[in-house]
Amino acid sequence: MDNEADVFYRELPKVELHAHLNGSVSCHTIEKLISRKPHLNIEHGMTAIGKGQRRTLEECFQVFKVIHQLVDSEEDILMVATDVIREFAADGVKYLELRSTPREEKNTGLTKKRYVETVIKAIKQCKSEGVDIEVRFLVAIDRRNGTEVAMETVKLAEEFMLSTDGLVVGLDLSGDPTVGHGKDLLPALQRAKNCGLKLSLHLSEVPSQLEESDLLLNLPPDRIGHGTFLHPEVGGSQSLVDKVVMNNIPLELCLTSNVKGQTVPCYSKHHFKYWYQKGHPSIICTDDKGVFSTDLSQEYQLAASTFGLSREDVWKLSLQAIDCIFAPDTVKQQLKLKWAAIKPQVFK
Ligand SMILES: CNc1ncnc2c1ncn2[C@@H]1O[C@H](COP(=O)(O)O)[C@@H](O)[C@H]1O
Ligand SMILES: [Zn+2]
Repeated sequence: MDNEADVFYRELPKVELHAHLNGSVSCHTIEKLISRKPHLNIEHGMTAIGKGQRRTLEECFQVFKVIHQLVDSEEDILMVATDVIREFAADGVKYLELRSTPREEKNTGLTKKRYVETVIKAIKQCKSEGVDIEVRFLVAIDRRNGTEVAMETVKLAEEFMLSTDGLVVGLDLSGDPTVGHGKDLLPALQRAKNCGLKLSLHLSEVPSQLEESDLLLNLPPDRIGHGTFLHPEVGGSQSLVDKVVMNNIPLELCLTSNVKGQTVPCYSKHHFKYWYQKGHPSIICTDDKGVFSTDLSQEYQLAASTFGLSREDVWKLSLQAIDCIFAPDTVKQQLKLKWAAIKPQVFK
C-alpha cells in the first residue's frame, strides 16, 4: 500500500460496494501465490501500480491477466477471497459487496460453478470465524465474452441467488470497456433483472459511449460503476444525466482507480465533485485495492482532502452508502444501528 490513512478514516465504519475480487488481492497474498507458483516467474511489480504511477486502461487489463495466472485453482480462490474479506474488515469495512467473474481453468479442473461455490465458502468461513463484516456476492459478466456467456452467467447467478440464502444478490457488468457492445448483453441483463438479481453496471468508463450508456440506462440498472463520461462537461449529455437523476441511480466512484488508469486527469477533476454537488447518491469505492495500491480509508481521506469535506460530511457519505446496498432492509437497519453505536467513538 502507498500510504496509511489517518485514524479517523480507518475507524470510520464503511460500506464497500465496488470491489473486484482479483483486483483486490494484497501484496501479502500475492507473495503467497508467487511462492506457490515460482515457475510462472511473476514479480511484484507486475501485479500492482504504485504511488505516483500511471497506466493506460489497456495496461491495467494486462495486470488482471497476470493475476489470473496466479489465481487458477479452488485453493487459490479460497485463500484470495478469505484474505480480501479479512483485509476489508481490518480497514473498518462493515458491509462488502464483492464481485468476480466465474472462470473455468482446464489445468486445475476449476469450473465456473465451483468458482462461485468457493467464493461463497470463503464468505461463510469468515462469518463462522466471527470476522466483523457482512459480505454479499455479485456475479460478474465480462463484456468481452459476448451474448452467450453473458446469458450462461445470468443463469448461474440465478441458481446461486436461490440456493445461497441471499448471499448472491446481483450481477456486475465489467471487463475492458473498449471491447464489445452493451446492446448484445441486453437480453441477459433484462433476464437478470426479471428474476430479481440487482444490477451494477460499469457505464461510460471511457469516452464516446453515449449510445451504449443510453441503452443500458433504460433497463435501468440499480447502481452505476464509474459513470466517468456521463455528464455534458466531459462529452456526455444532459439527457443521460437526467436519466440517472430521475431514476435516482447511485454511482460507485473510485478515485485512485480512475486517476491511475488515466480516465480522469487528476483528483481535483474527478467526477465525484459533479455528482456530490448535485446531492446525488455518490459512493466512494476502491475498484481494485490490490492493483491500485489503496484501501477504502485512503479513498475516503482522498475525497475529503481533495474536495474539502468536513468530518461530518465524510460521516454522512459513509452512512448514505447503506441505502445503496443490495441486501434487504433488515440488513440496512442493522448497519444503521452499528453506525449509531460507533459514531461517538469516531468523533471523540
Ligand atoms: C479498472 N477498471 C475496470 N473496468 C472494467 N472492469 C474491471 C476494472 N477493474 C477490474 N475489472 C474486471 O474485474 C476483473 C478482475 O477481477 P475478477 O477476476 O472478476 O475477480 C477484470 O478482469 C475485469 O473484468
Ligand atoms: Zn470496476
